[in-house]
Amino acid sequence: MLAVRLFGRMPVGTTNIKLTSCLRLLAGITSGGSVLAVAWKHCHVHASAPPKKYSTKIPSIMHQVARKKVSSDKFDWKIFWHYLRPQIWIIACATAAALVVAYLNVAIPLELGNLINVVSSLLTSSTSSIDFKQMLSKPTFQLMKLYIYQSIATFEYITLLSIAGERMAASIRRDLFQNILKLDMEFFDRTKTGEIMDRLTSDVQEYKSSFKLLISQGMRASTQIIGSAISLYYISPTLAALAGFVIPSIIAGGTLFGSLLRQLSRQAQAQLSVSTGIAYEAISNIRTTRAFGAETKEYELFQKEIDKARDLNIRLGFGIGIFQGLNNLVMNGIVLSTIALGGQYVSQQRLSAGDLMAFLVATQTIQRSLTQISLLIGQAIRGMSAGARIHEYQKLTSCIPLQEGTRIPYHSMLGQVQFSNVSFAYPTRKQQMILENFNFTIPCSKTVALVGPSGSGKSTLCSLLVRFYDPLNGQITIDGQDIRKFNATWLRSNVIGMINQEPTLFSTTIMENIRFGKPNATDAEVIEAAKSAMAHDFIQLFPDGYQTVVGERGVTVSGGQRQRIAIARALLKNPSILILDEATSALDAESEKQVQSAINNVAKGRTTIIIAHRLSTIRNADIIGVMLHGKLVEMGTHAELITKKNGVYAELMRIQQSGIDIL
Ligand SMILES: Nc1ncnc2c1ncn2[C@@H]1O[C@H](COP(=O)(O)OP(=O)(O)OP(=O)(O)O)[C@@H](O)[C@H]1O
Repeated sequence: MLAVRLFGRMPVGTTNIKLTSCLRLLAGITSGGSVLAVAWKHCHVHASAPPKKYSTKIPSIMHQVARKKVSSDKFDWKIFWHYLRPQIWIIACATAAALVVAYLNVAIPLELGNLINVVSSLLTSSTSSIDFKQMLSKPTFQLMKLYIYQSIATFEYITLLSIAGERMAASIRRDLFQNILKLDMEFFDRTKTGEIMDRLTSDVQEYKSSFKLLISQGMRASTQIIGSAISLYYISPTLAALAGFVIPSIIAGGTLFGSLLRQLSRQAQAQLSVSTGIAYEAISNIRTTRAFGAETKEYELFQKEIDKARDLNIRLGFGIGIFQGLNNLVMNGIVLSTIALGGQYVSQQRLSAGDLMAFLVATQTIQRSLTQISLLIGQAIRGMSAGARIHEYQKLTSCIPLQEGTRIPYHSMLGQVQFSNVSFAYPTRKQQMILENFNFTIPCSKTVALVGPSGSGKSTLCSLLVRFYDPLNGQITIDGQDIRKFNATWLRSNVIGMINQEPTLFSTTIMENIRFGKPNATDAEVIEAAKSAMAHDFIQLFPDGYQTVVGERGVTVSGGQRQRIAIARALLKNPSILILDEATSALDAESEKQVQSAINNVAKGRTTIIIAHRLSTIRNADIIGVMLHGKLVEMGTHAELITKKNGVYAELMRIQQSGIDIL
């Protein structure tokens, strides 16, 4: 209204008044609707997105190459439908609301045109101020109604889409995580952790965003294009034909330029990820960095990469600057040309001022919608590729099912283990046989130590016993029953307890870490297990006792303490078979002594397999098995084996006695 009054004071003719008022109104409308606004937003999103992974020094570039290889043709519509179906009504309502918004976006300019027509006709006629208000009130009220409907429908479709999208994303993440947890060890041997995390996080995010954008912006933009094109045609077929030629050409140019900028943005992002990867490695391995005095080297490495990222980002900013400048020029040029041409039509009474106004707004709507669609095509491809990557993991199945097979009352198990003619090669290295026709019997309730040079297959035996892998041939039995008959989860959580050389603790309290072995254990049971593992005394000395939080991967407790917590954790389930895989090899003499007494304590009365690197660990073993190249070459008690002066065991002892710890 203020703008119209201002025009009214200007000493120009009617036509001029109409044109200038249109221009003024448009100044507000065009400022937010440029091609660049969308392109810039897109670039910006890329440039500021958090780095995806850090697992290697050049992870992101390599990773992006790998990611591109997964094409959208593996997108599984059945899986998509599975997640879409529960949300279908919400999505239908959201779609309807988005279409209403699109319709209103087309209708509003026309109504705005009517209002301008009324205003301009009032300005040229001698109407009283009461009539003036009355004549204006109808189109104003009508327009207000449309604005209100538009905002309600906008709120509705955004909220509904967000509900549907988030529900779908949460279900996908939940199912994906569940499926990943069930997969065979082979999958984890083959796949980088960073890649798995990417599927769970950024791929689901991309998938969800694309889906939401396609429904909201895609539907809206296409409807707006059709609706606005019809409006243009009705307002002026000649001007419409001209716009139909000019606008798509400009959008095509803008899209090309935009894609160059996006490419640059991706490079800058990849470069930033490289530098972040360096920082991540240095910080996550700060002890190694510090121990080697490598701070300066890491800093220089980081600086070099960050400088490259800076240069790329400056180039990107330069490109965006040119783009924005050109874009403003072109867009304003279009407005100006339309007004110039339209103005002539208005002066020839072939077009009203309101129609010209409506025409300009509809043109802007088409521009914006076409730009959105050109970006959405890229987004759809990215979304489908992300979907294909997710579906790929969702369709993976495991050869060793977690929950099939029998469960028997585990306290009735004696724990006699037998390997009969077992042959095995790791799935990722099929050509290298680790075990061939391997035979070994471990009597129940005895402590058996496995020794042998590094790589002889000791840990592999344990991995087979807990069914991380199944043998290629032969069988492994517990109390005479093939372990493949048993429910794998039951076997691992009840029958066999395993403690690794470097056991992982979770960053929670000691109480919860021990309880991990038996989730329903009482506090008293946890404390009992800790006492048996000789962990109770040191835990009690901590100010927070069992409530002490051990930090990420248990870094706030010593190696020996970590081992004893892990032993308590394994012990809590009271397993019939206990496996200690080099449980003391990483410890100093004092810690080793403490852990060793804990082991001796817990080994009593159950089958215990100790993979040993130190003689002190195995002296008390009932049987010592000596492994060489995947074969059991000697077996007996310590006393028996040392009598074989030329045996492998004797050789290993000589190495040990010469000061090298590892047998
Ligand atoms: N996940 C795996 N995928 C492929 N090969 C593997 C895998 N784990 C181990 N190997 C290979 O299997 C062989 C036996 O390894 P294993 O860990 O059983 O030996 P080990 O006797 O326990 O050695 P160490 O005493 O050094 O721990 C080695 O050649 C090793 O490289």
